[in-house]
Amino acid sequence: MVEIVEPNTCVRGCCTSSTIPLHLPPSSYALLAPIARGSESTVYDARLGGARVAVKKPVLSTADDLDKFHRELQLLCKLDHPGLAKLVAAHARPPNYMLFFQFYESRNLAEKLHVQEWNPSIDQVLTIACDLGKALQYLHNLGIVHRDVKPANILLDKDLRPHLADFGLAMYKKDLKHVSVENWKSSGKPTGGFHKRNMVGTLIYMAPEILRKDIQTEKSDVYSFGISINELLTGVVPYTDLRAEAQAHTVLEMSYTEQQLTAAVVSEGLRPILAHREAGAPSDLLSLIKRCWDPNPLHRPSFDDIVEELTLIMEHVEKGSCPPSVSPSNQCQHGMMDLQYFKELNWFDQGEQLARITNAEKSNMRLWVSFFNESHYHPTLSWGSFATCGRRETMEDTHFMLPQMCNEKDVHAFGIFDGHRGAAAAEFSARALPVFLQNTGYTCSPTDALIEAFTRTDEAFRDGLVLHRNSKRIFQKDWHPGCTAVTALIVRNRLFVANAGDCRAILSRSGHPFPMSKDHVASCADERMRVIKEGIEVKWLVDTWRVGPAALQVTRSIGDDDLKPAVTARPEITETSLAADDELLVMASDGLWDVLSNEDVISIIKDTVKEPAMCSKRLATEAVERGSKDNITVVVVFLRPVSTAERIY
Ligand SMILES: Nc1ncnc2c1ncn2[C@@H]1O[C@H](COP(=O)(O)OP(=O)(O)OP(=O)(O)O)[C@@H](O)[C@H]1O
Ligand SMILES: [Mn+2]
Ligand SMILES: [Mn+2]
Repeated sequence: MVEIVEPNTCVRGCCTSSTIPLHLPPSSYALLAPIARGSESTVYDARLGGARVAVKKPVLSTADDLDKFHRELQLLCKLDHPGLAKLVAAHARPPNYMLFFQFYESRNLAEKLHVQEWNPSIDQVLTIACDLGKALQYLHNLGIVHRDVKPANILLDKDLRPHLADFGLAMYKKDLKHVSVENWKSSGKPTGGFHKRNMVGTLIYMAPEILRKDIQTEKSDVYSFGISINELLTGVVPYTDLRAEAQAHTVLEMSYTEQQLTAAVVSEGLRPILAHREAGAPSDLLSLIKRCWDPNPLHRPSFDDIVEELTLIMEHVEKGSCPPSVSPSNQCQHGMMDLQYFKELNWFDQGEQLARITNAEKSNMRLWVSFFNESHYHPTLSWGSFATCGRRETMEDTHFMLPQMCNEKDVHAFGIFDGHRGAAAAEFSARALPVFLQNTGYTCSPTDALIEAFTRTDEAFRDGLVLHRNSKRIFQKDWHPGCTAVTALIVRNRLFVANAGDCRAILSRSGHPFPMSKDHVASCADERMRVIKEGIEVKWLVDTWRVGPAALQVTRSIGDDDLKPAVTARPEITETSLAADDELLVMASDGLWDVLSNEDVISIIKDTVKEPAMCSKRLATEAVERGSKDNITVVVVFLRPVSTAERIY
């Protein structure tokens, strides 16, 4: 565009380049109108040798500002990537200091979203995310951290491809440890007065470790990337439900002071509202965003992982979009619709499919009843359940109730599953385990059938994971979902409870709690020893004993591929004969038992209307009120006839 005149350096000689002219004759360029007044510079629409460019002219009021200009220029001279705003020239000699960039026609992403109210298709979102991811991957591989990733610094060209701009805060990772946040803020960030208004707007992209004034790493860029991509998907300014920027910022400023927002993000884990699945966002993209804004920088993926995952997601969206067989009325109107055909893995269905009923047609066979003689005592059952997400964002508990299983009037089964590291294992097990139980029930004793049902469910689930990982329907690395499980089986007057993990079942016998299971947690010495003996480390972490690198608290579970065989799915079985003094059975996930003792549970039911679903709900509600932070699932089974009018035994 413009000739390079040697020596091609800045006035100090610290910036050099073989391709970018670093000083320009005044006649070669013309600044036209200012297009943006940033906090630290003015950006002009300009011409350079006839071409349209954007000129960034920094405000230079101190020696520090000058140092900063030279640092930014040095860095820019080294960068060359299609996802980064391209420096085409600079003038780095007094009295003029200017950076000349290629001009990007379609404004920055913040304006595009909040001024033009642009609605990108999922394809466009994925393309931008992927291009941006690659640009950041390039920077991180050079050891550079951007430190100011946000939609206002993402420029769009005429094809709406993104170009990351504004290296005003970028630094080499190796120099980061020496920067305190105090320096960081004064290195050009607005701190008060006129700029106060923009401060919260900048805070919303900052990772908790920065807000906490802790060490920052390249993973802080990952956090900002996650917040920005979610903003792109939802179209709303983070922490508001508003699209238009001016309005949104007023709301933001009114809802939060700088301190309040900082405290909420750091201590309460506040995050923007995640984009909706219904809006067509693939769940894998949502889960990626959530991992990007994980409070722990170590749990956030690297840009190598992010780019790999985004590429796979894009391939799936492409493959899944608009198969020729769909009827014209279902044809996609615009990109957002494409994802109706993006088939998600449904783990409930997977459980059903992988545990097919094998003996269904053998109608002459009976489930277990032949194991037991007609007894003189017959429990009379009524049952109900209640499940709540509680204070958690997602529900990872599931349960099943199969009274009069296979039309046997004296055979009943109930189960609760409490998922961790995702809901997949719990969803799978709720469908698969009852089928395996039934399949083995025709030939094995209740105890053996329960053990088989647990271990086969576990194997089928882990096989399923491997299968889907190989066929690339799952691309999350190191994802090992699991669940704890408790199942009660009643055959005539015999009660069997199988348990693996920290769900719990108790009987109310003569008005007192009678435990039917033992919690399998690492704080139990026997369990801890067993796990260690089978080769998995158990460590005291923060407040309790935890298993393996995953830091699980439970020592038995379905799934948890990475901790097998030590964290076994083999249940412990407790059995008893029911008699007239057995009033009821309560089963629940640990969200209930965390805050209520066995005695509490029995006494709460004693003064609740004797209706099992209402008792379940009352228990869960009480647990939430007492501060349980977990998902809570409760199943209550009355074992004697009760009238709902009966309030006290
Ligand atoms: N190459 C370009 N083409 C088109 N517009 C640009 C270009 N570079 C910058 N802009 C516009 O100018 C704005 C400010 O640019 P930049 O972020 O580099 O400046 P800044 O002073 O560091 O701003 P900040 O307040 O974010 O620190 C951008 O958001 C964009 O709207
Ligand atoms: Mn900027
Ligand atoms: Mn800046």
